[in-house]
Amino acid sequence: MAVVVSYPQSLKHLNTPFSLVKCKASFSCGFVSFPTTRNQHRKSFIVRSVATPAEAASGFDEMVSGTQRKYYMLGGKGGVGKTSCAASLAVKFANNGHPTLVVSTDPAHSLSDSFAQDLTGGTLVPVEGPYSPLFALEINPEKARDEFRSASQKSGGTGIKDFMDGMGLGVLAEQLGELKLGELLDTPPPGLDEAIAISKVMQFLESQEYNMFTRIVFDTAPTGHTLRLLSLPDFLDASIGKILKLRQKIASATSAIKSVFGQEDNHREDAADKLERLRERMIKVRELFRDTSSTEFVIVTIPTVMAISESSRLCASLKKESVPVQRLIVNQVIPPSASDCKFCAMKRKDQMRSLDMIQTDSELSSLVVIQAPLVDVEIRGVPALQFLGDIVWK
Ligand SMILES: Nc1ncnc2c1ncn2[C@@H]1O[C@H](COP(=O)(O)OP(=O)(O)OP(=O)(O)O)[C@@H](O)[C@H]1O
Repeated sequence: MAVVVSYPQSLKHLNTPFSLVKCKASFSCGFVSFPTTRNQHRKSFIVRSVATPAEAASGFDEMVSGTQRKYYMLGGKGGVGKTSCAASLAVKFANNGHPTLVVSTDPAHSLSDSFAQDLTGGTLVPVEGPYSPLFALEINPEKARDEFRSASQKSGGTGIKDFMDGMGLGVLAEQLGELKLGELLDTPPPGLDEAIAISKVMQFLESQEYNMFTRIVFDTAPTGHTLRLLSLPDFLDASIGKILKLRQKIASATSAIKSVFGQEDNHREDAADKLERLRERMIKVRELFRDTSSTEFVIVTIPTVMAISESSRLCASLKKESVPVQRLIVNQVIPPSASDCKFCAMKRKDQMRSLDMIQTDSELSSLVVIQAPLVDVEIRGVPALQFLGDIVWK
C-alpha cells in the first residue's frame, strides 16, 4: 500500500528552507523523496512512503515514556545507517521533551556530517534545532587511550617495569610481563577505544553539569568492535585489578627501600586512584550493558544476505553477553511502489528475499523489525533527521 506523507508543517519551528515540489522522477520510481527547488532551498516536501504488512511500529511510545535515564546503543555493519538512525532517534527524543545526549564512540566519527554541524572537539556541543536540549559528543579515542596508558604506566606498566628491573626485582617484573599490558596499549584490540570512550561518557554523566540528560544515544563502531567491546570490560577489569594488586605487592616488597621511592609516592598514589576510578567505571559500563531496565542495543542492518547474516551473529553475541536487544532496524528498504522501474523492482525482490531470512532466523525472528525506506538524497541536518525519525520511530 502506497501512502503519501506530506510534511511541511511539523518543521516550521525549525525555519527550514524546504519547498513543496513534486519530484516526478522519484515518484515514478516510488522512492521516498526529498524534492528540491532549483536553488536547492527546501521549504517542505511531499514524501511517498510505504507500509508493508511486515512493517511494525518501533514501540517509540515505550522508548519515550518515563523520565529515568535510558541508554540506547545503535550498532551494526559498517555503512548501514547507524549514525543516521542514532541521530534521528536523538532528535526525536529531544523533540519529545527529553534532554538528550548523542555520543559517537566510532573512531571514524560521522555525527558532525549527519547533523551538518561541527560537533568535534571531544566535549559536549549543543545541536541547534530540536525543542529540548540536544547535545552531541564525539569521543576522541586517541586522547582517551593516552590518558589510560599514562595512568597504567605510572602504576605498573612499562615505566615501572624498567624501574623494577633496575631495582633487581625481576620476579615482580616478570609478573608484569604476564599482564601484557604494554602490548595491549601499544596495539590496542578493536573495542578498547570504545570501552574507554564509554567509560569516558560515564565520567561526564557523573558530573552535576551533565546529569540532566534523560536519554543517551550511542552511535557505536561497526560490529567487530562492538563484539570485542562486550568482553572488554571484564578483561580490563581483571587486568586493572591485577595491576592494583601488584602495586600492593610492590609497595610491601619495597618497604625496606621506601626512602628511595621518596617523591614518587604521591604520583604513584594519583595514578593508582585514577586507575581505580577507571576500573569502577568499567564495572559500571559492564553493568550498564546488561541492565534491561535502562539499556537497549538496537541492531541496524540493510536487506542483504550479508548484512542480515552479520546481524544474526551480532544478535547471538549480544544475547550471550546478556545485553538487552529487542529491535532490529532494516534500513534502506526500497518501497513496493518502486515497481515501475525495472531495476528497482528487481532490487526490491532481492531485498524481500533477504527480509524473509529474518522471519526464519533463529536469532532475529523474535525481534521487533522496523523498516526504514531508502530515501533519494543523503540524510543530513536536523530537518532531514527529524523526517527520518518520524518514519522510523513510530
Ligand atoms: N534510509 C536511507 N536512505 C538513503 N540514504 C541513507 C539512508 N540511511 C542512511 N543513508 C545514507 O547512507 C550513508 C551512510 O549512513 P550512516 O553514516 O548513517 O551509516 P553508518 O552505519 O553510521 O556508517 P559507518 O559504519 O561508516 O559509521 C550516509 O550518506 C547516509 O546519509
